[in-house]
Amino acid sequence: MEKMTIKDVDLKGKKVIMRVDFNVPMKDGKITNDKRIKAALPTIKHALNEGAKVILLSHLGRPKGEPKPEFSLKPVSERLSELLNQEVKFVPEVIGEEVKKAVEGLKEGEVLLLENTRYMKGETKNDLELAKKWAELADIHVNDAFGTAHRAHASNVGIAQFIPSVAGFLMEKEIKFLSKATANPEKPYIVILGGAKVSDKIGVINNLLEKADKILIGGAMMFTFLKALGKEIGSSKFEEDKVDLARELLSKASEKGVEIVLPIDAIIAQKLEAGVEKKIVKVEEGIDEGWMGLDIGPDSIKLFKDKLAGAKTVVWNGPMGVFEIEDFATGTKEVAMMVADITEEGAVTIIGGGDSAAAIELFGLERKVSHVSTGGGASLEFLEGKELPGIASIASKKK
Ligand SMILES: Nc1ncnc2c1ncn2[C@@H]1O[C@H](COP(=O)(O)OP(=O)(O)O)[C@@H](O)[C@H]1O
Ligand SMILES: O=C(OP(=O)(O)O)[C@H](O)COP(=O)(O)O
Repeated sequence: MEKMTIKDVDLKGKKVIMRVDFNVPMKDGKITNDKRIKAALPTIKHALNEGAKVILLSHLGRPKGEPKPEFSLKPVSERLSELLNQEVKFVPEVIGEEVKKAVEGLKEGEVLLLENTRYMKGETKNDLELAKKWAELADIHVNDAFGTAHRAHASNVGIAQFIPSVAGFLMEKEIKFLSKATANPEKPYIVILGGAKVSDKIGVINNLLEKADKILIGGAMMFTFLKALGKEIGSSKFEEDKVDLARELLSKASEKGVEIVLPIDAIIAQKLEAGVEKKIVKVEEGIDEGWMGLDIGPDSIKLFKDKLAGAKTVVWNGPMGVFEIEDFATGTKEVAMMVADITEEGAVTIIGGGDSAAAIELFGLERKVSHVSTGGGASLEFLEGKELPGIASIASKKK
């Protein structure tokens, strides 16, 4: 059903509470990639130009229901202010008297960012008391947080029970593109998975087995699978409670004739640091205790290249290694180049996830793929064919 968008509502003089996904990568208090902030600009600018009073809500990281300074949105307010070329008021509170006062003081065309929504325990529990308090600050809710659409939280889903929720331009664009891609993906359809959010993303494979022809696995995700195959993985990151699931997925894949391709070698080190000693090790030989896999190795890169040949639809989610450190960035860079090449050969290619999007930008290949989604988990669940709670809560257009 077609969703209502910000274009369908009158914003003049209205208080608009807008959920954005400003969950940007940070290092030592500095934003290392501002793509997600830039992606929300068209919606914010539109609301400001129409004379709305804009109150922005976002989470950053996973502070688990309490204020933690390293997850403050203050640096984001500063970057947003530069990008908008106007003042962005910032209140270091998520709700309460200070917030109310700041909202009352807002004039048309002004913008206010509240502190990290996840400083409140109620946010991730979709607590309706909290959602109501946010709703009471405004006349309308704009949901532009596609990256958070797979979460049913108070600031994107609960709030829609109290005031109308409409889609922002980014949300609209993501839904349009991903719907087109999922409706009828041209085959061979190949999914490349990596990254660190293993428990979040491993379940997705189950549904993808119904759709994809091959699934290539790198990143930290590979080690849960290698463990399931009885390999020695040393101190590599893996998830103990997902090993059985990984084993089941491997056998289900072979029943269905879907190829799950795992790396055959890895780059290992004893510390997650630049400049440390690193080695290439064959997965078959195992990784010694005290060493961890931080990237896929050169033979795996060749293998992935062979497996990708001829693909017509490619979805890539999650880096192949710790690409933030150059010593472990080769696998991610090579896969990014493969995806760019295959796009040139006519495949539809979709990259999803905050870090994967940052990686493709880092390598200057952003314009060489079909679509870079701002959502990782969100785009994957969308491609699985699930209805995302953060989309379901947006009002539908009346016929
Ligand atoms: N082998 C690995 N061990 C530990 N972390 C890894 C490994 N491979 C990739 N990562 C990390 O995964 C992170 C991204 O994971 P994730 O959040 O799942 O991806 P995305 O944001 O693209 O959805 C990156 O910060 C990267 O350093
Ligand atoms: O970065 C995000 O997801 P992603 O890493 O899957 O792209 C979203 O902001 C959601 O964050 P969450 O996975 O902590 O709920």
